[in-house]
Amino acid sequence: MLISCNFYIDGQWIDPVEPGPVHAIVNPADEKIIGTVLMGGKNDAHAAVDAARRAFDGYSQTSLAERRALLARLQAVFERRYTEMAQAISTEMGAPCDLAYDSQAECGPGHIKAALAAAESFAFESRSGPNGDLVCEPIGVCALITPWNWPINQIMSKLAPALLTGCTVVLKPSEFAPLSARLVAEFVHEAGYPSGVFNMLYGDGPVVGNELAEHPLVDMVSFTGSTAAGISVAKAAAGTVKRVVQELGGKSANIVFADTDLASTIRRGVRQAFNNTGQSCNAPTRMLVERPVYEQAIALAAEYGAQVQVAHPSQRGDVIGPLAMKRQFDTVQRYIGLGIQSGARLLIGGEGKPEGFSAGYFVRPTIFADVTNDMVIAREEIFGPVLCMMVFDTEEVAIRIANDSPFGLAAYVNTSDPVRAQRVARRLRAGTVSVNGVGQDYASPFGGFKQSGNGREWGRFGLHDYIEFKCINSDHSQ
Ligand SMILES: NC(=O)c1ccc[n+]([C@@H]2O[C@H](COP(=O)([O-])OP(=O)(O)OC[C@H]3O[C@@H](n4cnc5c(N)ncnc54)[C@H](O)[C@@H]3O)[C@@H](O)[C@H]2O)c1
Repeated sequence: MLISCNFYIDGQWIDPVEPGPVHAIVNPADEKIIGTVLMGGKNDAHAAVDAARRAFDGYSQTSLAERRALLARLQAVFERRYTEMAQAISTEMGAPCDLAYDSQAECGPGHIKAALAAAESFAFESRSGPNGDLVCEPIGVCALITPWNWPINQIMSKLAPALLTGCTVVLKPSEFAPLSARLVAEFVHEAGYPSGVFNMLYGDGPVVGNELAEHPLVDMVSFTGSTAAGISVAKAAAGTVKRVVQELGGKSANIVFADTDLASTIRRGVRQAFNNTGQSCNAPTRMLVERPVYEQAIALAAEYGAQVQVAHPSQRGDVIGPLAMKRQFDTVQRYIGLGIQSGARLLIGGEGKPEGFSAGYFVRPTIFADVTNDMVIAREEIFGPVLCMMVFDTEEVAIRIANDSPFGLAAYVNTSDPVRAQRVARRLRAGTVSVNGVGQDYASPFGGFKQSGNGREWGRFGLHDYIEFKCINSDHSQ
């Protein structure tokens, strides 16, 4: 039976009042249609915003303790229905089942717990000066616009702090990840949130997303997606002077100094670039290697890259699945072709599908060596398993190449010299820097410099997005 996804507005499951084109849900592993998404229009966006607006007066006045209890209930529902969520993510965007279970779905409880922990020590009320009382108030109605690549990471890193601070929400998820978003709506309903606090509708970006960004009754937009769409959202929002938080694309550098443990560093770098089939905004897609170990690094990368197994998402273990959709498959093919034309040295992979795959959006994990930073494949976000390797001679040059990008989301540094690691990390224009493979925890800020965005989500940093600071000045001497 085909799945049908409709809207959750004002506590009810409803069909669009202004139906747009029906979007087919295609399983990226076999290209079969498994369901449909009903897409809305401007009037559906208005209905969702109106519901959120009506709910705001009451919900914003609830106590922090009440909101914490509700969010804890949402966590409990999520944990009880966790397997359903992992399966939905794997089906809609092709993440291998272990990745979907261990990492993708795990972001849900992960962000809820981080928001709850942050609220314990967050100063919602404090003194700002001799006469000033500083109070943190919910900003209002928030439009959350999210992509498909880590769908629950993006939804829950926004939704948990929004609900905790007393905001009401309209979620417009990507139509390419409708199943996980539908489950979020079911979880919120089951947790017992008052009607209108959370609303969800599907629709394309230029119509529904744009309407939410422009809407005068929306107080804030939190957007995650491509840089081009983020710019459109900011322009649409400018007329109403609402707050816009942008979490956008990346082309992150992974600097490999000659003194590192080369085998493990290269293995990790290749694996991270290919993780989630290369569809991660912070993937280390530009690997910069110091000249004395460059040829050795290339040989290791080719060896490890060839061992990466492409498989159907139902296969257990450390494998990579298909790309999420045909559009992404075509884009990646185009970039691989551009890489070959530009004269980069193709180490493994290339155009076409891997052997044994006729259906599904599977691609060949691809590594280019001798890439220069002016090549298109080094400058633009490909969003597939395509790694670019380049050589550098000095620390200064490595930093210059790493920073020579319109993006600044993440960076990676590998060296056995801790002083150099810190020195280089502090000069990289990126929102997060990983030293020798150390990963990020949910309490730490995630976001970008430059055209990778202007926000910092996760933990206590995420709470700030949804808060207005109000200063109440009165005579404190009496
Ligand atoms: N920085 C981060 O935290 C982060 C995390 C994940 C993904 N991303 C980025 O997201 C991109 C991949 O996701 P995608 O293909 O879904 O991105 P996308 O920009 O095509 O779409 C993202 C969302 O924005 C909506 N949208 C598109 N155009 C819009 C417009 N003009 N107005 C309003 N809404 C609009 C889409 O419908 C979707 O819901 C990559 O660039 C990736 O780097 C960034």
